[in-house]
Amino acid sequence: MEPILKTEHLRVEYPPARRGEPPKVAVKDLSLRVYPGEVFGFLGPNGAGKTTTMNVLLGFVRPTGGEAYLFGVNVKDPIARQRIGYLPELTYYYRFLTAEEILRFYGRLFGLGGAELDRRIDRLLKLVELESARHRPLKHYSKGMQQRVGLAQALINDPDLLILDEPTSGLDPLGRMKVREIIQRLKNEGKTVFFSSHELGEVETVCDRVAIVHQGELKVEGRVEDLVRSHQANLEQVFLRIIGYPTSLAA
Ligand SMILES: Nc1ncnc2c1ncn2[C@@H]1O[C@H](COP(=O)(O)OP(=O)(O)OP(=O)(O)O)[C@@H](O)[C@H]1O
Repeated sequence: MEPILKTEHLRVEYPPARRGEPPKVAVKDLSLRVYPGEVFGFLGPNGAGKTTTMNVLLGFVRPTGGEAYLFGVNVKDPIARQRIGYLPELTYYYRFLTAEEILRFYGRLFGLGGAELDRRIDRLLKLVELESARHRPLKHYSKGMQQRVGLAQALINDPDLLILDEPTSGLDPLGRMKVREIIQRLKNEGKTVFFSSHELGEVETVCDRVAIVHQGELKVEGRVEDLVRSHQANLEQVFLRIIGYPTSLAA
């Protein structure tokens, strides 16, 4: 099976903040494969290079070396992003708009309109459990509700691949559970989900496979159940060991 998302020896260097300093190497020789229908967790401590990698896939950052592909198309070509949905780590929606208005706005950007757009908005508001709040402006939404509007927005073009940057960040346990359930429902619909997260308990329940990156380098990639079994530990303990935290403390 062909991967839906692939990076080959990806490298990203950022220019130095000051003259004379070396460039910041954010991603080093990163080769990843994500296959259709997978829920894939992209893990790593703060500053590991996760957002940078996503930004390459999204065309926001040019790689210094290596290549990245979506649906077999090099990300240099915008066509590669035609069938993706993206939720950034921080969303900046107009706070005076309602959830319905936000979705209508993004739907129109994708050339949608009429009954088809109405149908998608209804379906998405139901999926993210915001039907009853659809006419309220976002400024009255909780963080969890705002995050769910973001998920609905990422789905308005009915993408096959979702790229989500820390979709559960800052949410309470109920908010996290709701996002997890949405990811599970998307998987059941046949979507592929590639997301970064620091919530390893959640990742363990929802992901098929994970990659752990540290200081820009891929440390491990595999099925969650295989990692947990081979390390005889939960995913959080596996993570801590892989990034070099003393095993005795992680156990
Ligand atoms: N525009 C930039 N210019 C210079 N350095 C950057 C830039 N963006 C990120 N970096 C650096 O690159 C490294 C990787 O950052 P990145 O944001 O990709 O990590 P991350 O894994 O997403 O972290 P987090 O979990 O905190 O979101 C960090 O050391 C960061 O300081």
